[in-house]
Amino acid sequence: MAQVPTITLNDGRSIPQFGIGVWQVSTDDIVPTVSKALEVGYRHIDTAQGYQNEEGVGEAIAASGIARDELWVTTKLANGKHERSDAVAELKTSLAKLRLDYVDLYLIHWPTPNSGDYVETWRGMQDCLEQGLAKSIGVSNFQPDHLDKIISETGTTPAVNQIEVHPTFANQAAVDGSLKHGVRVEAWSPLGLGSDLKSPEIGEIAARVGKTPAQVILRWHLQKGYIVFPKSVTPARIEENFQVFDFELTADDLAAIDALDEGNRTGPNPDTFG
Ligand SMILES: NC(=O)C1=CN([C@@H]2O[C@H](COP(=O)(O)OP(=O)(O)OC[C@H]3O[C@@H](n4cnc5c(N)ncnc54)[C@H](OP(=O)(O)O)[C@@H]3O)[C@@H](O)[C@H]2O)C=CC1
Ligand SMILES: O=C(O)C(=O)[C@@H](O)[C@H](O)C(=O)CO
Repeated sequence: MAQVPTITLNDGRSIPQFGIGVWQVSTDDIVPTVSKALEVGYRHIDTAQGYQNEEGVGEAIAASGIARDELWVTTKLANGKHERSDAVAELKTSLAKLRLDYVDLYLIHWPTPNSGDYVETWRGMQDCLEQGLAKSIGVSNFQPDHLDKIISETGTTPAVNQIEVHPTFANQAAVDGSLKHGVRVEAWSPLGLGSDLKSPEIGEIAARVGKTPAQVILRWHLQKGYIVFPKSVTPARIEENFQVFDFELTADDLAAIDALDEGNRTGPNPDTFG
């Protein structure tokens, strides 16, 4: 089985750099999808309260028989649950669905800066950490000023910031605003929801290195140091996406893919969402 690289986070914990994301995986598909991924060798699963599939993730994990300490499970606190006391309460609900005693990583899903106080939410995440319900805590969709604010007001730095990043959307300001604090970047929609696979430049690199466009894009993420978890419900693609640890892109290939950035944000803007 391929060896997935790990990254040491700023809290000292080691996260598998590669996993599977399960946004938009339906109730019918979630157990077979996670089971297939675990069979292939994935050990990192990215879900959220909002994906409404935590029960299926828990069912697949329980059925796998894989030891808890070999798995990395991330879930996220829903928007609209941003009071400090919500974090522990909502995480307990997620843990029951996941059939787990703790998650490896708990994230504030969106800052929702216009409808709540994300600094108080962040204090609630610290409560989850202190109670042992989450081993690491982080944020998602935080812009540089959101990150600066929670760090300066609480003194606690998130382990990761999960943000939209793919070849046609470098999201460089948010990447730089995270890395300057030692916050690792998790790249969501790493394939641009599939749209970046059509790029002729990526197709050319794929043909030359004997890999698929998806594998080339995922390799670009890995070599840029991003933590990445493509979603697929298609068994052959779940296998294909995992075959990315046996080749390297050159510096020129990386630069050519970097040059595809055209500000193509596919999801909501964190400054105005929620
Ligand atoms: N924090 C946040 O706000 C967000 C977090 N995320 C996280 O990031 C994860 C990944 O992002 P996501 O938005 O799902 O999108 P991705 O960029 O991972 O793209 C998923 C799409 O690509 C297709 N696909 C996957 N692999 C291949 C392949 N090898 N060849 C061709 N097509 C392929 C899938 O099809 P099919 O399934 O039919 O095979 C699906 O349509 C999410 O599942 C979630 O965990 C995502 C969005 C926001
Ligand atoms: O998938 C997630 O984690 C999300 O937050 C998305 O549902 C997001 O709201 C979105 O629309 C991304 O395109």
